[in-house]
Formats: sequence, structure tokens, C-alpha cells
Amino acid sequence: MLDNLLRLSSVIGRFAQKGQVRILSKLSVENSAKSCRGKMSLPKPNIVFVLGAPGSGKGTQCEKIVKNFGYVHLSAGDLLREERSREGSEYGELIENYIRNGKIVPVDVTCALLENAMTQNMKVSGKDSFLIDGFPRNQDNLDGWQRRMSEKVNLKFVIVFNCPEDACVERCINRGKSGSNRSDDNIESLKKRFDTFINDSLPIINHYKEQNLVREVDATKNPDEVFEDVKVLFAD
Ligand SMILES: Nc1ncnc2c1ncn2[C@@H]1O[C@H](COP(=O)(O)OP(=O)(O)O)[C@@H](O)[C@H]1O
Ligand SMILES: Nc1ccn([C@@H]2O[C@H](COP(=O)(O)OP(=O)(O)O)[C@@H](O)[C@H]2O)c(=O)n1
Repeated sequence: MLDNLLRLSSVIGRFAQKGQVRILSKLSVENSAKSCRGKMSLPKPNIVFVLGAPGSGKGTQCEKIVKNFGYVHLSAGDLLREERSREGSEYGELIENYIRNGKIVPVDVTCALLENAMTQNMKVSGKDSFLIDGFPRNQDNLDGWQRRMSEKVNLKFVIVFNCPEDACVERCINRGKSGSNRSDDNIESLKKRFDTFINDSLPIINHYKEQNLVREVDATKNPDEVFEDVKVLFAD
């Protein structure tokens, strides 16, 4: 499986409506590894992990942080959905199965997509500050990141958006109704996504709490009010 994963190609997309250039790049992980070796001249990227339950507003707040603080937003979920939809992807079916069942895709896939996206963004835009949204989400994600990436980046802090399950579920259902086209914005998948959040993601948040890296934000207020609290974290 690892050999296959190492041949993983990724499509790296960023969206013009988020004030960013769209970069499409088919890049094998082997190439990415080479480019990483050759990227000694690239700066060590600054990373902020963005965590919180499904529907807590991670993507919404990341968009605001991008506009106000010049970060690049990399959503693990978006990268996985793009790879799933990429013509010829070996991992489309695997990713779809994990997403529909609210399970966490094996880290080699996700980490390769994130590493490629960071490297490409640094080369093309010169930006070196990244919001990594929805990662690390379980122990496998955390272990893979520590193994492969932790020495190559500066982890600044971890934002956690707190919002009760019923509000999050309502937001995701509404997101589905307004055309998110996501195969997991339905009650059945949401139940599984919340089980995964509680059983697998909360321990990762606790791990970062023990390291004093967690900055918690009340995500129950409206998006602009939430952003007032988020801003403070990026002020210095
Ligand atoms: N503070 C908020 N109050 C109400 N609705 C929100 C808030 N933040 C986001 N939403 C809406 O809830 C849904 C989920 O938000 P999103 O940012 O996609 O969450 P996540 O990335 O955590 O899954 C979206 O439809 C979004 O417009
Ligand atoms: N690190 C990650 C992030 C997302 N995912 C998958 O992508 C799905 C959607 O994640 P997302 O971050 O886009 O959305 P939310 O669940 O936060 O709303 C998750 O339920 C997982 O199936 C993953 O496998 N690994």
C-alpha cells in the first residue's frame, strides 16, 4: 500500500474566490520528495492547525483569516475531495468510502497532499504561513505528521472551535441543503463523523492542550463575532 501511496498524485487547488490563485499541479510524491530535498532555500513554513467538530465553522473562519492575515488555507478535507475527484486517481474510491463513513483517511495520503500543497504554494506565491484545517484528526494523522513533517515546519498554535453537536449538525444539514454537494452532509454520515470527532479527534486536541498550544474559541456566535475572537490570536 505504501508503494502505491508514494505514487500518489495530487491536484492542488486554491480558489480565486478566496482571493487566491488557482494552482493545478499534478505532482507525484516522489517528485515532491525530491523537491523537498532541493528546497533547502525555501523557508520553514509557519503552521497553524485548525480543529473543531464538523460544522463548527473552521472553513468559514479560515477564509476570514486568509483575507485579513495573508495565510494560505489548506483544508485536508478539500484536498482529499479534490484527489477523490481527480481523473485517474488510484485513491478516489478509498477516499470516498472513508468520507462517507466519517472515518479518517490513512495519513500517508493526507500528509502527501498537504506537503505537496505547501511546497507548491511556497514556490509559486512565496507565502510561507499556512492554516491547516481539519488535520491532525486522529492518532494516525498525528504520528504520520510527526514522522514526516514536524521537523520541517514551525507549529505556532492550534485553534479549536467549540460548538455543541446539535448546532454543528444543523449547520451541516443546512450546508447540504444549500448545495454543498458533499456526500457526508447527511444525518447518517454526520452521526459517524461525530463519533469519530469524539473518539479520535478530542484526544489529539488534548495532546496539544498538554503542550499549551491550544487556543479555544467559542464558535456558537455569528461568524463575524467569532472572528473578533480569532483576530486576537493573529494580532502579534
Ligand atoms: N458562526 C456560525 N454561525 C452560523 N453558521 C455558521 C457559522 N460558521 C459557519 N457557519 C455555517 O455552517 C456551515 C459549516 O461551516 P464550515 O465553515 O463549512 O464548517 P467546518 O469547516 O468546520 O465544517 C456552513 O454552511 C457555514 O456557512
Ligand atoms: N485529516 C482529515 C480530514 C478530513 N478527512 C475526511 O474528510 C471528511 C470531511 O472533513 P472536512 O474537514 O472537510 O469537514 P468537516 O467534517 O470538518 O465538516 C472527514 O469526515 C474525513 O472523512 C480525513 O480523512 N482526514
